[in-house]
Amino acid sequence: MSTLEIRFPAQLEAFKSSVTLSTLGVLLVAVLLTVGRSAASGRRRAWIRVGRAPGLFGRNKKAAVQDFQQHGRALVRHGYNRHKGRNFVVYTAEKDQLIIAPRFLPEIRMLPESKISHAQVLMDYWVGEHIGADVAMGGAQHIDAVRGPLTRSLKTTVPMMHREYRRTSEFLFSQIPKDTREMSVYQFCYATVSSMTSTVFIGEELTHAGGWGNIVMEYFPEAWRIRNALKPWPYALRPLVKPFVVKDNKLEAILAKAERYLDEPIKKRRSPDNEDVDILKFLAEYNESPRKVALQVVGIITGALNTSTHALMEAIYHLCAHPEYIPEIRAEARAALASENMQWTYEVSKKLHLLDSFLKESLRVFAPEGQVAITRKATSSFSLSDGTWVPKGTYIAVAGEAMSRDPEFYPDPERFDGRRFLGPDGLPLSPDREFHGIEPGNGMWGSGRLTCPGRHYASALSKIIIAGLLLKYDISLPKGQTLKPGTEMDANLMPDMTQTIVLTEIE
Ligand code: HEM
Repeated sequence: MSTLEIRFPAQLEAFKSSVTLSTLGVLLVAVLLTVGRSAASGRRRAWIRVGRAPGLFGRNKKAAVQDFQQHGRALVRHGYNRHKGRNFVVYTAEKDQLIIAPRFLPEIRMLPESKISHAQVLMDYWVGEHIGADVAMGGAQHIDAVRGPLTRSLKTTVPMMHREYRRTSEFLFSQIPKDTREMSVYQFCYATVSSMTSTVFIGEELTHAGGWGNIVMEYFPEAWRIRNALKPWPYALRPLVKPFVVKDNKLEAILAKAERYLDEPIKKRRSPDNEDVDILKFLAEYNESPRKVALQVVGIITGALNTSTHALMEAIYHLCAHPEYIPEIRAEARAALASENMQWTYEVSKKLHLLDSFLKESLRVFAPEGQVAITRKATSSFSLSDGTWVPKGTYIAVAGEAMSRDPEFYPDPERFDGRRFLGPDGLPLSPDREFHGIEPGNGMWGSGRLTCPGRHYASALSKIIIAGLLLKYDISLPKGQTLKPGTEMDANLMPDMTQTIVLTEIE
């Protein structure tokens, strides 16, 4: 008999057996969990991997991240072409991303929030709780505002957008140095999109009152700075480290300024006899706090601004690379304007078919959502029809850029063809071949339930800006310059922000 057994009194014996039993219980649960987890990871292992794996406990994570940062576009393209029609996983700048083949898109496009979420991807990516995104996205009023009133009212707002374009562009053109005639493409696109979008969101009077443009301009860089400082930290530690890693945080001051700016106008729009017709009125009527309304307005304008500015910059670069389109796009705009008594109406935008196709081709070739588009997070586990197991928490996407270069969707895909989406009669081949349309292979506006609601607005806006520029000037790159490629950032692509163009007034 061992000394241990002699020493145990009766109660301790009972305790010992209960300890043994609970230990066994814990062990059993652990075994079951391990078996369950390894079964799940077995299923996960069944995924085809492209590029480096982060390894057990993330020991190869750094190399995997570097690999993606340096070769991300090529990696995803390679995976898409090599495993055509199959799903594969790639380690992106921070996580495993399951890239699903286009044939599975119909299976996920309408899944509800309880299955897949885009909002959660944005919250994760943007450390949303620290930049006000949690408040702005608590409810879908801002998305409804874009999908509903903004899109529906284009007939009435297009003349106002055009007025605002004239106002902003005339100012910018007056600043161009007489000797070089050079203008920054980024500044031109940013300033026109910003003022035109502000006008439809908060009205002409408020946009021109002074100070609003600065609020919009200050929000994004500060939110991005905070995001970059906090992103490397685990979720739970972010509130603790924030005062130390985010020096001189100006976000609260910017948001307070936005709130003060919109406070009275919100009250005014809530009064029963108010006749304003802007988006602020639509948002004000939900009776949310002025802070939330301010965040929604600033958030949507910021989102609309970045996407549209980048798409327009690329369109201008493509015009410089393919100047043969300029006279035809100009002639089309002149004819459309003449048919509407030289007034820029919504009907004018609808008649610009060549410009429409050119803009769409430019967006296809640019593929701003670079490697991955239509990003989602699985909010519960499910399987795709080929048996691919998608556990809860999986990040899902499609290979946006690879799809846009797939000859199955776009014949001769490497060729820039400004008329790609037009038939021999010069009209769009089909409604989904219009700029705002989503034809098979197009991931640039997203997919399904969460498709970009701003694409009709983006179409009207882009046409006013590009046609407006070409009706006044011939454009070209400064002598001896060639276009520089864009910059890859995480999974996205940014156009070259430094390029200027030379403006030559047309007779
Ligand atoms: C060329 C310009 C634009 C591009 C390429 C673009 C692209 C996109 C993409 C890819 C998405 C995600 C869709 C998905 O994942 O399924 C999206 C969402 C969204 N876009 Fe745009 N967008 C543009 C302009 C705009 C504009 C001008 C506005 C507003 C006026 C806007 C408002 C939104 C909103 C509110 C969402 C979120 C939709 C939701 O979560 O349900 N976008 N956009």
